[in-house]
Amino acid sequence: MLQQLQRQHQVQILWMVICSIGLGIAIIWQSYLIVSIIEQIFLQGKTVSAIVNFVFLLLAMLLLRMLFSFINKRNGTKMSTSVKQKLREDVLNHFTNQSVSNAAKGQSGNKTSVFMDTVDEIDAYYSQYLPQMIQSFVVPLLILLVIFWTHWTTGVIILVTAPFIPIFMMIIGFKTKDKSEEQLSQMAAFSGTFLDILQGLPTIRLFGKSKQQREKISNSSVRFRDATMEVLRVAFTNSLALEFISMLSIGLIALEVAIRMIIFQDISFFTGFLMLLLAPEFFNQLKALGTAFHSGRSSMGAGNKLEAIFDETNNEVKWGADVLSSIKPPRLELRDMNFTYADSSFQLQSINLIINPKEQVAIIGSTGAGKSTILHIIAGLLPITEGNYYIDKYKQADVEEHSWFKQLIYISQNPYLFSGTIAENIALGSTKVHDHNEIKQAAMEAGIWEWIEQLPSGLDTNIGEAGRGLSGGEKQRVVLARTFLKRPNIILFDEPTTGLDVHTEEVLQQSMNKLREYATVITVAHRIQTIRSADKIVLMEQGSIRAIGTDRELLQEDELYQSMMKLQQGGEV
Ligand SMILES: Nc1ncnc2c1ncn2[C@@H]1O[C@H](COP(=O)(O)OP(=O)(O)OP(=O)(O)O)[C@@H](O)[C@H]1O
Repeated sequence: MLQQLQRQHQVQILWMVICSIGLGIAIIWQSYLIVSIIEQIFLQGKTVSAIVNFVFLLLAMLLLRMLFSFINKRNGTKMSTSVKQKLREDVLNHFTNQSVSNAAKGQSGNKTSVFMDTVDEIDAYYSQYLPQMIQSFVVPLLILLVIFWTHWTTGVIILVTAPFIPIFMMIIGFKTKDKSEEQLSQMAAFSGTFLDILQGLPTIRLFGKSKQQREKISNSSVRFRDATMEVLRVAFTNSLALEFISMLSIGLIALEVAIRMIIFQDISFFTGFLMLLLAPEFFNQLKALGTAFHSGRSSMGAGNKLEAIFDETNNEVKWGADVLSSIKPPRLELRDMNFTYADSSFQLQSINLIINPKEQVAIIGSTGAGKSTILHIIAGLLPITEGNYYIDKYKQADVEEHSWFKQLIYISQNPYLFSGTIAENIALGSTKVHDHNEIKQAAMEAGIWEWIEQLPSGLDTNIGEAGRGLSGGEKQRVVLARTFLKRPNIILFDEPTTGLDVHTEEVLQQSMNKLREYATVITVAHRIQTIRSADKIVLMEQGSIRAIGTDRELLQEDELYQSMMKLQQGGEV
């Protein structure tokens, strides 16, 4: 995957090659000038003024060396920034396109860790590994050419000893990749456990499980620490071995040069000294590659992890290009529809259901009958497995997503409120910009204006993440205000199963009555009034529709309905 992304940045790579050639030439010139200056001053006894040109040239070479290194690094950083941005967009799209059933799976902390840490781990591949790879290929090659040209025996020693470095790097590299994959998994597991426990803190306290959870966090953090230490251990062994090999090679070269200069006296001081300066430069590049290689392998581990995430089937709902009219609510029809969850034996079977514009539909049935599942399918949050779902004359998969969600609101049993002001939360569902007066009007219609007025900052009162600090009834009423502001054509409502207080119940009822005037309302109903007043009652049983009709029809025709009504007379279903 990393190589694929790399191919999209050919220009930067070309620049890296050009800079590396420049860098190689600067390094060779630098060594040549240092040797020349020393030879002229110490062996030929020239004055400083005679070599001043050489000194300036040497400074220029040093500057050029720095410049080329800088450009190489900057190119790498630029490339890594753009790749990380693209990957984060892809990860975000992947997570946001998941169907509700997939989105609910896995830990939020784990996902955050993938989004932040795993993508960050990719950085080193482009900012260090790739520029260094190119540099460590081009520069040593140029140096080796000069060495062979000047004194071939040093070249032969290098050719014999240098291959040990890449061989060793490869052995270490494979180990690093596995270890870093392990480290990332541990980090993700640690983040996941931590956030999970944090979110469920009240439940944990209530059940007196604080100590066990503390141990769970501690164990998870110890596993992460151990995995990190393993990666570091491999990294340190790596640098030690590289240092050792290059030291040994340079030692051999120095020995050979010394023997040739002192005993055989068949090479000049200039040649010998140049070899002693160029050989370390050669090995420095390979050593730098060793460190970059280690980081690169870690990035590859992260790349594999991301690839595995992208390969996960998203089971997402597909949308098309047909734009729905929003003038009146669309007619909805499920025709011979089947649905299966990927990892559950539960199935919705042969569902045939027509919902006409502005119809009031109540979906009822025992726990686990499939009421919420069918509501999610109608909402376009779960993809149907077989059959068809028509929205007006269009198949759902051909409808343009925005034009559908624009006219829909889904009030779940436990609505999510975001961190922000009450006004922001009320305006959330709407596509238009609303002023405070419109928001106030919606809040009045939802029956929460009195409650908002007595808050310290009114509509501008901040409410916490996940709507912390609000009761269930208050949250539902904020969402009702959202509905009044948005004026959707279709309202999907998962009626609360828990008893609300009399006042909230009344407000909810009045608000729903107002909303019914202009919208189709499909309710997973538990309250007897909602069921009785519905135009169409859909009675579900074990994933199938058992009966459809009005209260009067079902009372006459369906035994289950009769017994349910008898049992719950005046109460909840
Ligand atoms: N995301 C999911 N993945 C797998 N199975 C699921 C998922 N959501 C629900 N189910 C299963 O599908 C079945 C129907 O669930 P559903 O929530 O639709 O029932 P329900 O009639 O709304 O129940 P209740 O009245 O208790 O809310 C259940 O057996 C449930 O375990």
